[in-house]
Amino acid sequence: MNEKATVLVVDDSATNIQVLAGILKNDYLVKVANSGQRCLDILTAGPLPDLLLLDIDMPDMDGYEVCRRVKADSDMSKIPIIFVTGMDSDDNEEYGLTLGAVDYITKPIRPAIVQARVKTQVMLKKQSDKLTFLAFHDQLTSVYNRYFMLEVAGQKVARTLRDGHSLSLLLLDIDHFKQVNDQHGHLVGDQVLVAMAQKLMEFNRKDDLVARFGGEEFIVLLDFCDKDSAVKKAEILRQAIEDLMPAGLKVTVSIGIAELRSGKESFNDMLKRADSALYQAKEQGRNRVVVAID
Ligand SMILES: Nc1nc2c(ncn2[C@@H]2O[C@H](COP(=O)(O)OP(=O)(O)OP(=O)(O)O)[C@@H](O)[C@H]2O)c(=O)[nH]1
Repeated sequence: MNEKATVLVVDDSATNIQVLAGILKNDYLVKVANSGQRCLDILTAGPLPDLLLLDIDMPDMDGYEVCRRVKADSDMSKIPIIFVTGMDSDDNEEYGLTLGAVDYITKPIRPAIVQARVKTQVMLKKQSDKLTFLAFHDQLTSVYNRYFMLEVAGQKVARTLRDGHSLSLLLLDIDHFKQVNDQHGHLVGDQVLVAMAQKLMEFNRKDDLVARFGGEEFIVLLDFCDKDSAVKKAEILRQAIEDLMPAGLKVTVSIGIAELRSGKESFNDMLKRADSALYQAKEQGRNRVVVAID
């Protein structure tokens, strides 16, 4: 976790880039771009840097425009931007800050000032990343938490209904988990939950979401996946967990599946149907997959 933070320096002057990179290279991984467009290309290709040092007066696309585009992009908008510029009027600074920059440094460059201000912004960015991670992830298993799932699920449902593709939900519940805790203790129970979350993540595609929804209950939300494909995936997962033997124990899951109804259905309604299917899976003897009625 103590990896060096990445700072992207954007300036059309090779000399300025050299100076700034020289000031920062001992403490940060420094990347450089010699134009606004090149900066956007680097950001689009990823991974995103922790901080952008951005010149303003550049040909073709100035730093203000780069800042505007970065702040308008949902993935990039959280990158803090410090303008580093020869434009030293109050109006320029005011404008840069209203566009969303966190700081404004005027040239000529004073190394100690650049170092101090970069250090502050990188520290704030790291803290913010950590808090965001904690807010959206389950502390025990590190998969997404219920809060994040509910946030994202609403958006995915809206998009699915608009675009007409398919979206399916697997609700997985560990069978007789109370017995695991009662017979082997809570720590072993926790190990089982962690191993199970890891297994679910192994099968994760880019568009899928895995979340711990409650104590021993997980959700896998499968984007671009109809009911038939969801059943196949659920059966593979069910078998993989049966074979897993976390903490040396045989553990099984019951899985309820629902595919979003075309037309109009909320995430909650889909979840209710998956929950009824899960209930049936438990009733029918556990360690099985049941699909909700459409
Ligand atoms: N170790 C551990 N146990 C947890 C955690 N969260 C919930 N549990 C336990 O999960 C168990 C859930 O038990 P029940 O709801 O009775 O369900 P079950 O025993 O799995 O039975 P079925 O679902 O009917 O198969 C309880 O014993 C909870 O204490 C956790 O974070 N760690």
